[in-house]
Amino acid sequence: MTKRTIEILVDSINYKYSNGNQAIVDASFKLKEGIICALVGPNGGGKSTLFKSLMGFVTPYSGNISFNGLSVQQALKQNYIAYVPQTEEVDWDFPILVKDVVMMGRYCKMNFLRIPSKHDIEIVEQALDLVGLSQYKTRQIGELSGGQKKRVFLARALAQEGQVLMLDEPFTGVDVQTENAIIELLQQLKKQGALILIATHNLGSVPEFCDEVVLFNRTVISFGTIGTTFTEENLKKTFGGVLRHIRLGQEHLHDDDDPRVVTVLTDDERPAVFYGNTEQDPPTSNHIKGE
Ligand SMILES: Nc1ncnc2c1ncn2[C@@H]1O[C@H](COP(=O)(O)OP(=O)(O)OP(=O)(O)O)[C@@H](O)[C@H]1O
Repeated sequence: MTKRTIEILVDSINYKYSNGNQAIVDASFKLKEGIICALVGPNGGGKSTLFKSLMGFVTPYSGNISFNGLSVQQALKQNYIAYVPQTEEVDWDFPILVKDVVMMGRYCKMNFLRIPSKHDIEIVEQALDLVGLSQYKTRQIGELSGGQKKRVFLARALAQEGQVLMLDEPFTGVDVQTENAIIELLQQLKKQGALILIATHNLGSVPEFCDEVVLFNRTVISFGTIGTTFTEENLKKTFGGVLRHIRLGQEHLHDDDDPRVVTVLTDDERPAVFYGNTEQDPPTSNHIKGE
């Protein structure tokens, strides 16, 4: 990854689907390099549409998005942005090998003949190694489990070596070990100067590994550092006032392999103890203890 200063500016964007559904209303926020930022909001709140706008898949009818002053299309051409989509959006019947999916991350660096260099092949091998999928590289992608497919797309994004990494719900359907491995990887990338924007419904883990948060429900409810923004009041506004409140106990609560330590939080630290919204299942009882 080429380390450089980077700033994403989203300025008053509006987006409406062709069926008239206004998915984004006057949304604005600003992010800088060297951070992990959570994108948090209810189901149908417009997070994926925001990602699609940032990736140039859809174009807001008003407002502006810029990456260091560049338009989305210019930033894509300059390889600023890598994206890990929700796996549901992908056609898994398409016959393609895992290593070839990851190689797609290198296309932006190749000429039109798309013949991989030795360096491209090395980068792909490294990316597969980083996500723990080296042994699956010659499998058809459709043969992998849901969690493994997510990791293939993460490897593709890593192979791209873009400085902005956007991940749409990378933890859905992955086990705790894989989630931890992904978080560790994101933290390494952050240290190298990446700007990581990650949509997640795992609210409990947001304060553990994110520096900033954008609370989103069709518009930006609030954005800023976790300490100032990930508050009960803001979360209630974001989730329409319906939020399950669960206080974590001090003792080790897990009877599984989750190595994360859960500690008592003071009232000032309360944001870390909120989970979920109306459309989301509560965490399982062996992870948490009700208040
Ligand atoms: N292709 C589409 N055509 C019309 N409406 C759409 C389309 N895709 C999404 N929407 C609508 O736009 C709104 C925002 O959807 P979006 O997928 O961006 O939400 P989300 O926050 O990513 O949801 P989730 O957390 O469930 O993934 C929803 O009301 C959804 O029904």
